[in-house]
Amino acid sequence: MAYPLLHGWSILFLAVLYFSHHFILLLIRQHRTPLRRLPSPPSPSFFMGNLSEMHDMENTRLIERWERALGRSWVYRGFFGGYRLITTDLQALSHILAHAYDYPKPDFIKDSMAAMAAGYEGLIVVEGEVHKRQRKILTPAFTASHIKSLAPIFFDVAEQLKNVLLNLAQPPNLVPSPTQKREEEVANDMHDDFSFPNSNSNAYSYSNGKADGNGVGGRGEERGPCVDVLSWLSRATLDVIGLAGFGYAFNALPTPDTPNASSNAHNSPNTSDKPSPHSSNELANAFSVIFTAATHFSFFTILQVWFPFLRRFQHNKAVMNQARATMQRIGLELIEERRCEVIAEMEAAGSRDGIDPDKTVLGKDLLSVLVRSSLTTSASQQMSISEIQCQISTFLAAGYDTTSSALTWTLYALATNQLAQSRLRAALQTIDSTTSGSSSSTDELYGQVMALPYLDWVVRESLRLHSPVSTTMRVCMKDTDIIPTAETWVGRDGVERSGIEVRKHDIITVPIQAINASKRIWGEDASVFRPDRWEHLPSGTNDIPGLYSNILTFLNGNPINGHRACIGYRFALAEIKIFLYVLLRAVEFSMDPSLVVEKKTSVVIRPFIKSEPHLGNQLPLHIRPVGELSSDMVSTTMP
Ligand code: HEM
Repeated sequence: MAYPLLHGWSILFLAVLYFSHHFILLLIRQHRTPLRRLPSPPSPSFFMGNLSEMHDMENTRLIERWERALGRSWVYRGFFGGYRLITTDLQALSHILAHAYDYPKPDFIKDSMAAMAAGYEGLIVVEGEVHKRQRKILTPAFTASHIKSLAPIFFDVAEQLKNVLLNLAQPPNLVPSPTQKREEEVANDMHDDFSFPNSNSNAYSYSNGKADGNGVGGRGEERGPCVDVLSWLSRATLDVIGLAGFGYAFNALPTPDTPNASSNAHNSPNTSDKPSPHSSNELANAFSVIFTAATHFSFFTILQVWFPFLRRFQHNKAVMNQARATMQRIGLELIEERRCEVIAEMEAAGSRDGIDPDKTVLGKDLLSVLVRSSLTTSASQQMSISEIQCQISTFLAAGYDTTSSALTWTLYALATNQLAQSRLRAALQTIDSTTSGSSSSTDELYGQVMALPYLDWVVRESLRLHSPVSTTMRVCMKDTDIIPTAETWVGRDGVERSGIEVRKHDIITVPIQAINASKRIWGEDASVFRPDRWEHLPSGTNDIPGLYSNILTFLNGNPINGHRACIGYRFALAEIKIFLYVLLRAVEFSMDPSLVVEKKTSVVIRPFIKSEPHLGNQLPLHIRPVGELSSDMVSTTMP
């Protein structure tokens, strides 16, 4: 009888031993790191270090204040007083980002990305030679010509969203009050099996014209009804990535002629040209379960960072396993369907490897590129089926949330800067939209939209000021390294240095948004949305090691050892520009100036209303069909 008791004590003893061993090693490593020589801000808590204040840094200009007080490189404290490097020194950042395989993402970030759907074989997680091979295989799906071939999908979904918004901009009696709608949503959420990924609310609209008691929607009838554009854009961008990436119709947006445009997505009919054999919401639902659980943050999440063993224990394991199984099954079905099509095409062409990806119809979407790689005879071009499955979930996760965040913030910037919005609309109206529907006319329209200078400035400025990913993390995996700095700095030991010494396992935060909006680099008005700045940029911006447009939004531009910048940036730019083109020509957006919008980080940056944190992420904008906004409604509010 004593045996089970003894067994229990042994397990407890082993657990204590494991945790103590890890904890002591951590404390020793932290105590020895050369990072301790760097200046640091006061740490409010031994256990949490500066992490709590960092959680809200997008709203408090924390990095800017720290840089002013401490110089361009400093350490903040993580869990149990751990040292973590932050640098705004552009030479140091160039070094770290260019040597991506020496400075990968820390394991706890990779684990959470893998859990968030990417799996351990997804491009965003793998390292070294595997990453190099996968990146080489996937790159053809993201060339300028391939993205151009996806334009009809971007235009179609944007049109669908435009119709939904125009439908919502109908007389007020069609629009439920916020309280009424919210109650319905809560009831629906409790009964539905589909909770929309990444949005705490389904689309709703506030009653216009009357103050509703929350300070929202009561700005007079002239502004038009108020809708949560974040929720609608999330649906639209999910539809885009499903169709453009994998030929999968999520049907998250209702069709233009759905009587009540704010109905839940799962009630809407299938609208794709090529109906999907799968239930439209099955994959969305599975994805939502996994994504939501992976972004769930708790005390246990903190412990998992330090004790890798605990990462095996998952919140809601059974539900997660079922969701994973659904994703795997649908992924396999999609792969199998496309495999048959690709094989038929190869047989018709009489070749296994000889199909020119730019010429084939099947070569134009991501899944075809992936499937062809599983069929090729060349080892360097091959991907296994499980790798392909991981890419499907990786691209779903990486491709829709980021773009919906970017579009939401762009509409916010334009709704709070009516002059820029009017100017952009006027520029967009110069484009001749009378396409005959032929592919050559869509190509021409695409070319005009992509080349429009003011649209380009607006998009650059929005991606600069509202980067959807505000920070990322890296860990040094070389035994030791000296990170060169453009500016010398004086350590806590009084010694002046021109490089930062780091050791294996030292963690680094890359402050993407802080660099994008640094007054030192961009000038005093760096935090203002001013598209005109792109006419003449300050020379210092040339030193920013960004892939695109002197900003760090898509990360690095000059890889020396590993290319980890965003592979989908052309996809995102095309989608954003086409959506703006379609939406702004038809709809005017404005915002209740009494509302204060703040940023919330949960993988990507999303807006919420400061006075309504209980309503979660949202961006309530007033919408009207173009031409109905009277001139006295035009303000020049700056964010
Ligand atoms: C505005 C939209 C987007 C932004 C701001 C963005 C930003 C980023 C950033 C910052 C990274 C680097 C993350 C890190 O290493 O820490 C990244 C990587 C990645 N992005 Fe994007 N992204 C966007 C859109 C997309 C789209 C549309 C796709 C796919 C269709 C995509 C696919 C990926 C993938 C697969 C990676 C991993 C690349 C690698 O590690 O080699 N992204 N993205």
